[in-house]
Amino acid sequence: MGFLSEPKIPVIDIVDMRNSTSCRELVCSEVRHALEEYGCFFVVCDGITEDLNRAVFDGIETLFDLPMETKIKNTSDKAYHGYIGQLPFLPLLESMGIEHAASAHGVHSFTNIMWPSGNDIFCKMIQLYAKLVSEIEETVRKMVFESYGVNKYHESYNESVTYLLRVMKYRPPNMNETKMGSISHTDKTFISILTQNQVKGLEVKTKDNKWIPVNYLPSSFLVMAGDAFKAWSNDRIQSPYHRVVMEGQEFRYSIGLFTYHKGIIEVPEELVDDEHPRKFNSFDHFGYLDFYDKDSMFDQEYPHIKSFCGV
Ligand SMILES: O=C(O)CCC(=O)C(=O)O
Ligand SMILES: [Fe+2]
Repeated sequence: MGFLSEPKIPVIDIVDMRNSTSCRELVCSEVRHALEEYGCFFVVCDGITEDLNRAVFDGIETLFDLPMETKIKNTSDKAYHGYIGQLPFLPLLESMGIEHAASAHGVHSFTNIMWPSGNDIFCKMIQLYAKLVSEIEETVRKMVFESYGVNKYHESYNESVTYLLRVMKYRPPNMNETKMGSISHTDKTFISILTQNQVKGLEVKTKDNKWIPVNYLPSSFLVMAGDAFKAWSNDRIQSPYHRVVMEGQEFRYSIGLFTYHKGIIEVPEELVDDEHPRKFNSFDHFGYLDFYDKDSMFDQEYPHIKSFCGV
């Protein structure tokens, strides 16, 4: 019998901290610790009702039921921002991206391409959902900035943030087919906020290279740090490898709110000292995305961001 417990993704409740400074400090340090140790945690929050959640997943099913010639009209000049599907090495996955998802304009233009005669219900629902999830993202980001004592950069960061809402559909594998819905990768984002329908599949790799399943609590979100957050933190925060493995015969739907920074990301000077020498140079976030695309480094298990802007 051993005393070592299995690694477990932390669960953090951000609801109770609103009215108490000492409670807020504690929760901020929990968030920071979770991101440094695991690169992710489950966030428990209020604001997104079960009804809204269900309606959003129903809406996404309807979206993926559209004809292929419509879905491929979801294009973007940025890598991994538009329609992805029928990839020979990822046959189970289909995915679409809604750029500028927290703005009325972004969701409108996506909806009008998918439904030229309009779909007001989908449009309003996605806008509301993206706005609510972006509030969670902003809260978490602010907490981490506070915990590192660099809150003064939060406002200017906020002005440059842009949100991509990506929706994913994974079909069950046929016999003798790969079970990999998504191969092992780190996100190129600053922060990703993920959720799913009831069908499991996501796994995260721990610091000591163990794959652990992501078992969502009802209506919870997984907050995950991307490579840009890792670089910004001067390598304190992890951007964990993760993958999707499909078992069973059910379709899996998931949603990710992906945060990017328009422009240059700089490591705060407060996070560089004798104990923590500079590990990353300033870098252009979308430039990093282009670099990743050109070199198609998908599933290469080495630290991509270090080869892009590492010192
Ligand atoms: O489907 C999921 O739960 C995760 C998707 C993912 O890792 C991604 O889109 O980057
Ligand atoms: Fe990912």
